[in-house]
Amino acid sequence: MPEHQHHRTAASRPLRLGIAGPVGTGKSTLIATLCAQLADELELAVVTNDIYTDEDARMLRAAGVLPVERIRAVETGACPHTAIRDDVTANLIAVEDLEHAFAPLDVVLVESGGDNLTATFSPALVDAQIFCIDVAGGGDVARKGGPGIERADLLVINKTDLAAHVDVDVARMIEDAASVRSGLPTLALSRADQASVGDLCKWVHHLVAEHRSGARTAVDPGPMAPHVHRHG
Ligand SMILES: Nc1nc2c(ncn2[C@@H]2O[C@H](COP(=O)(O)OP(=O)(O)OP(=O)(O)O)[C@@H](O)[C@H]2O)c(=O)[nH]1
Repeated sequence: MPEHQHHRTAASRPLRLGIAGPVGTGKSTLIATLCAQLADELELAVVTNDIYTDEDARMLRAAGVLPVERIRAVETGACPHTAIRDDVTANLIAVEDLEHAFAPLDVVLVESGGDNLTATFSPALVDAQIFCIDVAGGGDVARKGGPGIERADLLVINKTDLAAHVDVDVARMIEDAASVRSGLPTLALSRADQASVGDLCKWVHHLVAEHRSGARTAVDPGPMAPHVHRHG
């Protein structure tokens, strides 16, 4: 698919929201948090992607944040980007099954398997995407760029409660992100910081409203872009 191809989304179906990012940055926890906060306000369902297991789906079911049948696992059997970008068939089937079984849904959340910094969702699968990094991955991750960091609809810098323990300056990470994101939003998040969770929920509500109005256009963050690292 050509880089940065734009797709008009169909408002007649639920918003499909992808969450990608490196291994262990808190994608499942972010989804559990969103479900816990929003399940009374929005009709939700979740598709998880794991390479060999259904562990993330089991974790979410155990968290009790949604009826278990609203959480489906796709076992990708290959690198996560294969199933969220190259051939999205298995994920699309899971999303459409949920949309059919629990109609009318408001949002289907799709969690990518943990990958490196380069994996992003195809706009053929999701209408919008969050890219999730965390402070524990190092304070310089945000300025390293890449398609998710630079062009995801929302960049989450997660686990800010750990920043002091890993010597990371969150404000600096946000500035670094802003310098590569051309005005797109960045959110410093921690499950322990209710205000940040509230901001995340507000962003999702805004996105749902935009999707319903038909005003939203899915933007492909594109494959790994040529980029430079700033030093010193
Ligand atoms: N301190 C802290 N830990 C968090 C936060 N969010 C998630 N974690 C922890 O980070 C670890 C990884 O979280 P997950 O939600 O499983 O991360 P993931 O990105 O889904 O992991 P994979 O699916 O393996 O890629 C777990 O031990 C979580 O409890 C947070 O806001 N603060």
